[in-house]
Amino acid sequence: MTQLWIENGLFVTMDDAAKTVKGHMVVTDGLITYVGPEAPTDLSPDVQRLDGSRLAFMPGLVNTHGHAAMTLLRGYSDDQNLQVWLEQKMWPMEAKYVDADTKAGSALAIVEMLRTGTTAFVDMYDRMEQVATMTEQGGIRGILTRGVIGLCSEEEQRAKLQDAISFAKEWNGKADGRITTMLSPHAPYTCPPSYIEKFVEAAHELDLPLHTHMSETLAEVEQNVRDYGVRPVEHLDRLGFFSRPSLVAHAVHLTDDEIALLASKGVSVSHNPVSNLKLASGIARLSDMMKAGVKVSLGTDSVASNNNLDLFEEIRYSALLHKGVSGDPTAIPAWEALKLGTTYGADAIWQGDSIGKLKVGYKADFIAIDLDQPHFYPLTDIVSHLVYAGTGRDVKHVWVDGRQVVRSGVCTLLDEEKIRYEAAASFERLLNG
Ligand SMILES: N[C@@H](CCSC[C@H]1O[C@@H](n2cnc3c(=O)[nH]cnc32)[C@H](O)[C@@H]1O)C(=O)O
Ligand SMILES: [Zn+2]
Repeated sequence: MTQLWIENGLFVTMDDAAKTVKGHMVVTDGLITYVGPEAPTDLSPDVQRLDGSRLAFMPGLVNTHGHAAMTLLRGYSDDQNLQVWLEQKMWPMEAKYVDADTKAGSALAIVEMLRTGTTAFVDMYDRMEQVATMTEQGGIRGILTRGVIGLCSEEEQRAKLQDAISFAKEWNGKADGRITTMLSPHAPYTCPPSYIEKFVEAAHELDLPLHTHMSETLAEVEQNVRDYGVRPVEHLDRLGFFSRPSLVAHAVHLTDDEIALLASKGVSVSHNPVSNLKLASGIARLSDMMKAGVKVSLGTDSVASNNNLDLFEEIRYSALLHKGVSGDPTAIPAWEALKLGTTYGADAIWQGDSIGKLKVGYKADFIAIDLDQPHFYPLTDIVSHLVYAGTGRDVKHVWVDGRQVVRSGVCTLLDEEKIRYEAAASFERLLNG
C-alpha cells in the first residue's frame, strides 16, 4: 500500500458541500481516502508525510481543448484572423512535421501543462501515437483524438478515418487508464457532411465520444449557411453528431435556439476565451450557456493562438470577460470560474465522478499552490486569490493518480532540459526545412 498524509494544509475541494477545508488529506493507492479538519487515524505504518502548511491544495485543472504539438509554433504567427492564420501559416508548417516534431512539441506542452497545474488535457492532432507516448511518460491524464481534416481525396479520407479509428481503439484505457480516446472530424468547414457521418457511425460502433471545432467564427457560420442551408449546430445535429457524447470547441457564435439545443442534447462545450480573443473570433455567450444548463468547460486551444498553456488564464478571463460584456459584476463569480477549470472540465470529458474534486473516492489528481508569495497576502479568500491573483507559475507540486509528477516546480518523470532543447531544434528544422 502506498499512502500519503498531507498535514495542516488548506484544501480547496471544489465540492459544494465542503468548499474549503483547513486540515488534512490522505491519499491511498492513488485515491483520496480522507479530507477533513481532524488528523486522520488508522494510517499505514509506512505512510509518507508532507507538511501542507503554506500550501493550498486543489484538484488539478482540466484543459478541454488543445493541440499540444503546436507549442513548436509559439509566436510564429500572431495578429491574424483564424482563416489566414490556419491556411497560410499553420497548415504549411504542420505539413512539414514528422513524428519527432509531434513528439517534441507534445513533450514541451506536457511539461508546461503539468507545471502550471493541468492534470488532464484533451488533445486533437495527428501522429497521435507520439502524443500518447509522451502522455504515458509524463504521467498526465489525456483524452486523445486524431483530428481529421477531410479536404482531400476519398482515398486519403478513408486512410485518415482508419488512422483515427486504429488510434482510438489501440490507446483507449492505456497508461493505467489515464488515456481515453475520442473520434474527431476537425470541423464542419473542413469535413464534408457524408464524411462527418462516417465518424458518427464509427463512434456508435466503438462506443466512443466525438470532438470537433464548432461555430468559432462568424465567417464559418455564414459559410455553413451558404453551403448547407443551416447554421453549424443544426448541421451537426442533422448529421447525428449529438447522438453521441460530444465535446465541441469554441461555440462562439450561437443563437438562443442553438444554446437550448446544446443544453437539451447534453453537449459539452470547451470555452477558449484567450484563443478566441487573440484570433478576434469573438466572445462566446458563456453566461447564457451556463444559465441554460450547457455543460461548459475551459480550453486553451493551441499555444499558437494563446500563446501559453496556463489554464489559470482561462479561469481568470472567464471571470473577467463575461462581467465586462454583460455589465453584471456578479456574472461568473470566482467559485464558478474555478469550477469551470476543475469539476466542470471533468464533467465535460465524462469523468466528473472520478476527477475534479478533492473528495473521498476520487482519483488523487491534485496540485499544491505556494502561498508564500506577496500576491496571496493577506489570505482573505483563497478562492478569490486563485482566480483573481494567481497564475500557473504558483503551482509547486502536482500529483496524478496519487503519483507525484511535479516536485518543487519540476517534472519528475521527464527530462525538461532535453525537451526544451529538442523543441527548439524541431522548430529550426521546420523553419528552414
Ligand atoms: N493534420 C490533420 C489535422 C490535425 S487536427 C488539428 C488541426 O487543428 C488546427 N487548429 C488549431 N487551432 C485551431 C482552431 O482554433 N480552429 C480550427 N482549427 C485549429 C491545427 O492547425 C491542426 O491543423 C489532417 O490534415 O487531417
Ligand atoms: Zn482547436
